[in-house]
Amino acid sequence: MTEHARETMEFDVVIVGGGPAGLAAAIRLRQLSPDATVCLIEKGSEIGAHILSGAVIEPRALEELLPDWRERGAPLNTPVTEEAMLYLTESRGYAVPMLDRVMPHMRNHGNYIVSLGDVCRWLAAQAEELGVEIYPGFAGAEILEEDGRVVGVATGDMGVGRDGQPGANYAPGMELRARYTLFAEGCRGSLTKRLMAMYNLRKGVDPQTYGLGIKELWEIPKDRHRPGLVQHSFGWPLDDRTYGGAWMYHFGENLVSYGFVVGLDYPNTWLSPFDEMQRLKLHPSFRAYFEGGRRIAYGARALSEGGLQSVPRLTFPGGALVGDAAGFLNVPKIKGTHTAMKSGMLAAEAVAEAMESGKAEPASYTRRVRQSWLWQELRGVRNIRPAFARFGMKGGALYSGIDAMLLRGRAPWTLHHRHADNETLESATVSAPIAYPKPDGKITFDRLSSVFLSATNHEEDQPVHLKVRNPDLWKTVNWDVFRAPESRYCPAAVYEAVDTDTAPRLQINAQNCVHCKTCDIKDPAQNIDWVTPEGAGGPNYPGGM
Ligand SMILES: Cc1cc2nc3c(=O)[nH]c(=O)nc-3n(C[C@H](O)[C@H](O)[C@H](O)COP(=O)(O)OP(=O)(O)OC[C@H]3O[C@@H](n4cnc5c(N)ncnc54)[C@H](O)[C@@H]3O)c2cc1C
Ligand code: SF4
Repeated sequence: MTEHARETMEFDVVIVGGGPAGLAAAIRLRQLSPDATVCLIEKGSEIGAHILSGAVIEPRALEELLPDWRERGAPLNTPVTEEAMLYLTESRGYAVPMLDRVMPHMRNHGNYIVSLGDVCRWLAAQAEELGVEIYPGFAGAEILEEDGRVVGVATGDMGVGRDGQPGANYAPGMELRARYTLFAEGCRGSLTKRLMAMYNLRKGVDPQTYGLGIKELWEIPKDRHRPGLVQHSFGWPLDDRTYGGAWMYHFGENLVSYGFVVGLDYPNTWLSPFDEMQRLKLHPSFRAYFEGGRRIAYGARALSEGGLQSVPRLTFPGGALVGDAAGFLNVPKIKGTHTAMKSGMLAAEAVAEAMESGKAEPASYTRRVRQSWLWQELRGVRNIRPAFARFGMKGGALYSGIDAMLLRGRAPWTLHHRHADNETLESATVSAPIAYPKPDGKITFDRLSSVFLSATNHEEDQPVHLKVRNPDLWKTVNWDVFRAPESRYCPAAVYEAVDTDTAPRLQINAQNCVHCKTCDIKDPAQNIDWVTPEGAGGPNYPGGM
């Protein structure tokens, strides 16, 4: 395909990813440097199409970015009014007393229950009003580098057939060249992963650890809807060695955001995060809300859980990492929107300064982050997630209570993440099998009917975007040792082990992929590489999601 020359566009700043981090960076840049040309690309068919979040958000960063957000009609319409944290046994739920004191990070007073997709659509409108050029449907597929400096990205080619050859509708990707490029791809960004290797950005920091969040949007009967209610739970159905829990947020017109997060350092190869999420809906503390309700949408996305210890070097010549791409999520709070936005704003400030002084690397970003409330916030909770990995769920909960009430986040030690998530799986013979109930089609569902509700769509005639580097390794590691864990952790039925009685092989239904990135993270041999499919492919999460 080299005979097709790529067109080039030049900007001062290119931003890859239209989530809260990228959009906040774009807005701040134009606020600071109204003459700077700023371009933002998004792989989803529109801004918000790939955004998946709980989402209870803290408005702190938004207040700083656009203090008149209320007058501008930001879609933050349901303030949190009630909250509960439940510890679940198989048949009962016990409310954690003195939540404010035992788990102060779970305090949601002053926060809002939103659709983060809708918030991003609104942020995009603000950015466009300020002159940011936004191109949805374009995936950043290649990093452009010259003389050791990132000089932009190239978008992916369109119209390439499954065989890798240009088809009738072939259009080469575009080179978007820039003085500075900000990578705001969210958790486990595909270009971010390459940048980490190119500039050795992870040197000296802990491995990043992740969770997988699976979400459903429900419309429930009016008499059971409690607008402003935020309910979290931990305990059943996960065992003590598996980090995770559920959320349920009531907002809007009889809408409920329900979801479940499982730490991807789970050891049991038979565990299926999707089925855990389904069966929890049958628990007495949740079930009544769903009865008579209607499931509207479904999706899944990984989240970064490593916290402060896992934050990589943030800058390199020609650019920086922002938001979840850098791992700024506050895990005990399960919130990363405000920190993503803040990091985008700080990166924008550093880029504006570098543009003025002509420096190649916006290095002051690191200092700005370290001097900001974002760093202080992550510092205060840095030991909580590793404590769960080290002491189990009950021990971790106890540690986190002590950390909050006695140490107040100021422990003189730092607990570390010892393993990457792909290293923690135990073999099929050691792991205890788990029997999941069959879906009832009313409250619980199977994977395929769920993926249907994510409105996922990929052009079928294109190269598979899930690259299995060494197919033999799949057989000897994934099948022989772990019995195809990808067929259980993938929430979208992309991976199937077929011909298992004769010559087991992996079938990949790539068109189902909801871009959660779990396979890229959890594959035991790190043999699966998630790369961007054609732009606009993937889920199309609706408004409200
Ligand atoms: C299940 C779940 C529940 C959560 N709940 C909450 C919550 O209640 N409150 C809260 O504050 N936070 C929550 N979070 C975290 C929050 O959603 C993230 O911290 C936040 O969205 C991070 O913003 P971001 O802009 O860095 O990344 P993202 O929101 O992930 O946005 C990245 C964007 O970049 C695009 N992109 C990626 N790669 C490319 C590419 N190569 N080319 C073009 N575009 C690309 C993606 O399509 C996406 O639109 C939750 C996260 C999950 C997964
Ligand atoms: S194929 Fe990978 S990225 Fe896609 S939905 Fe499945 S686990 Fe997620």
